Amino acid sequence: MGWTVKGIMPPMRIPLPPRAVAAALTESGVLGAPGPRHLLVPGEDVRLGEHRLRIAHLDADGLRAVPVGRQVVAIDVGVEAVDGGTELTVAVRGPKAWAAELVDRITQRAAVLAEARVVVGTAVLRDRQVLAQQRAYPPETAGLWEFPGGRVEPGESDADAVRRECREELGIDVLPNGTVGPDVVLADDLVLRLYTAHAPHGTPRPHDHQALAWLTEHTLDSVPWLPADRVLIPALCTRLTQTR
Ligand SMILES: Nc1nc2c([nH]c(=O)n2[C@H]2C[C@H](O)[C@@H](COP(=O)(O)OP(=O)(O)OP(=O)(O)O)O2)c(=O)[nH]1
Repeated sequence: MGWTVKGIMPPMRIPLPPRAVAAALTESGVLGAPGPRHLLVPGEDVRLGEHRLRIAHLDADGLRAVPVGRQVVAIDVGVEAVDGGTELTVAVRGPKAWAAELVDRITQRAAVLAEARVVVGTAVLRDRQVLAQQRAYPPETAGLWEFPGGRVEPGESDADAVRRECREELGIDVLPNGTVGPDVVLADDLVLRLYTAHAPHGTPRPHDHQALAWLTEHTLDSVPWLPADRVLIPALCTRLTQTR
């Protein structure tokens, strides 16, 4: 097998939104992992044939996968917003063809994801805590935790969907003020986008959910999250540590 000591592709500009490019990086298939697609979770390992890598970083600015044990393979993908699209930087240590194949898979998947519908999630922040809610249905996901939110309706902005869903689900008015992490793929044509928001007034009450909990950076990992949310927990944890 041919190996590159380090295959660094020259940075390239692609006419696709950085959010779609980062979303493509949340799926194992884009790295070339065989078998059914699954989501890449920071801190967890992914198998690429006989190689095993740990996801060291996965955020809106790219992905870093580092060697596990005696493995020598590594992948580093940078995603940066530029006029008219994205600047993509790819560096790999591994079989020679990897870098070019990786670029092809990222651009093909990102082109599809650029058209995806969006589910907004809302990380309501208060006193260095974030609000989570426990699903009551359907049976497959009952008991798992998620963020207030839902599908953005046609013609609606993300921010309007965040405000509407928080009023419907929690009975509170929120002020969305940023995003956390990459868009996470939920289905071929659907992504989860997590917003942060403040809720200066009111007490949230669960309307369709079993329970609500305010979680801190220390307890964020203590509840069983929906699979897509697990991708975002490390980025949210970092955000909580930075919030005053
Ligand atoms: N609101 C919300 N939905 C999430 C999160 N994580 C995650 O995978 N999802 C999924 C669950 C749902 O399949 C979908 C949200 O769609 P929806 O607004 O129509 O919610 P729903 O509970 O009625 O689900 P569905 O009947 O449409 O499947 O996104 C999250 O943190 N918040």
